[in-house]
Amino acid sequence: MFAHSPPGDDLFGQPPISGLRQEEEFVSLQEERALIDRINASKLSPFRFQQWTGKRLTHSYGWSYDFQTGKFAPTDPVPEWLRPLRARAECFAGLARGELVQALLIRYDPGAGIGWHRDRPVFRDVVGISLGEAATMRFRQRNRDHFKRVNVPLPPRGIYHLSGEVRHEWEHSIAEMPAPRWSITFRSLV
Ligand SMILES: O=C(O)CCC(=O)C(=O)O
Ligand SMILES: [Fe+2]
Repeated sequence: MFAHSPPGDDLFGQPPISGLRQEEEFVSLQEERALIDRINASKLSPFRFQQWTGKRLTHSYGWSYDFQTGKFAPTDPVPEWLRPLRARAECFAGLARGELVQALLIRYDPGAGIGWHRDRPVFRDVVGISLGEAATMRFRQRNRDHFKRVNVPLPPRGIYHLSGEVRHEWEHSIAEMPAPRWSITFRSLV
């Protein structure tokens, strides 16, 4: 428990790590339901990396990064239903309209999570919206022989922005959850 920041600190006070910003209740309950339905109706496919097939299902718009081949390429444009949310996410993150060129839909079925990683270096800002089950985003940074660790709650309907230090100098992961969670992450390019 000691790795946790004091309750609310990350949401209302100084961010626990520089470059992390969050806001609660960014979307309403009704919007959350509608977004979940849209994600479920999308062409989701299991995340694959080498021999490994992840339990989480994803679909990208705008740009896609294929972890199998390392190929980064334009793909289907961000659909109409996601555009108003993207505009609000850009506003929240202090970005210009249209800067968040990638949208990644993820469904985490029970037992799914995401392992330690830093997002691909072709991307700059990462702005994520959480839907469904509450999650914990774990951050770690290697310091000589040990990791500094910080755990941050991701409440449903909240938004977070990773930029600067937390984006480039820390890794993050999400522990497996007992119930489904959906996320929409928008990214800008460097
Ligand atoms: O589900 C999330 O909020 C984060 C997903 C993530 O870290 C990623 O796709 O790189
Ligand atoms: Fe990530």
